[in-house]
Amino acid sequence: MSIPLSIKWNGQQLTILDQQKLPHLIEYVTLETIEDVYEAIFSLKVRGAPAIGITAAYGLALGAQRHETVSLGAFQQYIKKDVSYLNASRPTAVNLAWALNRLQDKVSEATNVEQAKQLLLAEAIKIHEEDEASCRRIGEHALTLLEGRTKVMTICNAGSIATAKYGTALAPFHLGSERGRHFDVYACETRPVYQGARLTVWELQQSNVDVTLITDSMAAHTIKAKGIEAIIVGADRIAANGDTANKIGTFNLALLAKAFNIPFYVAAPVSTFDLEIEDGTAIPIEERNPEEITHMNGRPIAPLGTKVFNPAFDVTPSQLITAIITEKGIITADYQKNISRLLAASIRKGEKI
Ligand SMILES: CSC[C@@H](O)[C@@H](O)C(=O)COP(=O)(O)O
Repeated sequence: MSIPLSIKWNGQQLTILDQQKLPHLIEYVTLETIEDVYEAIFSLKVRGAPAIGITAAYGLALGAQRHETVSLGAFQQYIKKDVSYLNASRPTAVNLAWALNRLQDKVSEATNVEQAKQLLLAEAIKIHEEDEASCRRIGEHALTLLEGRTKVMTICNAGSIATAKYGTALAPFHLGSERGRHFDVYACETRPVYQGARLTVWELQQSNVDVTLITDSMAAHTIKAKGIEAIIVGADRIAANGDTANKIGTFNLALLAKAFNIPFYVAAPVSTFDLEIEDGTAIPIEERNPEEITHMNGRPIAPLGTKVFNPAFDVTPSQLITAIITEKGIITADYQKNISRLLAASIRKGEKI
């Protein structure tokens, strides 16, 4: 039993765990082209904000290898086009644009095309390695916040397979398991794509974490009946005022946490902050195929032609968030002030935000 990984780079090839096939099949697929990478992100073979960013970074670097020009100007134009192509694969997780921008900035440091190609790949690897270290630190911080609490609820999969390793919301459970600390995790199934049932339950089982599956509509009853002591979730984009977009159903859990007077934690690396967005109203929310709701295993469960609203994410207002756990430290209200303070301190140290 060990912590599963979803993205592997062996120096030449990018392989990802096909998360659409979990938990029945553990299958790694090789992504060779930028189109392969776009498709893998779009179809949720690879998903979760940090994992999308890392995979897109490798995708841009792989795509760059095939641009045959010696003109740096022409190469930069190709990269610009590739960046907007990959950016369109999914709209909500800002880690995608963040990673691609980081790579694009590298091209401007190059003096020739060959060097630019090398810099792109090196930056993708760096982002991958940094994310693992960030998630580990998030896990350490989360463990301190969860001191004395064992019964914790989560939604979606903000785990190892949604990142380079460890995850964000699930990091304290993996680290806890390594250290013999017991958690009793309640995973919401996370309709309509079932990241909770298919991915979180599987992932935590791989790590020997005690996990219990519930349907999303059982959350309130479970908090009461089982004495849930905290809720911890991941994030896809956090606005400057702390409003947080995460998997649909997260907002419900935040409201429940308030009603039951238990802490509601958001765990995310600083690459998930979008300071260009003042508050949650400006966060783009992905709407997905209606068949995710009207069909199950390809068979209709609603009358044909049923009108559907299928947002993949919701936005939790920062007033409902007890703390945001990052690799740089734990942020509490006043979020506006404390987020910009934390990020400004990192920028001053020369870190890439
Ligand atoms: C560490 S992953 C954080 C979030 O990306 C996660 O909670 C989430 O909402 C993922 O949604 P998904 O649609 O599966 O990509």
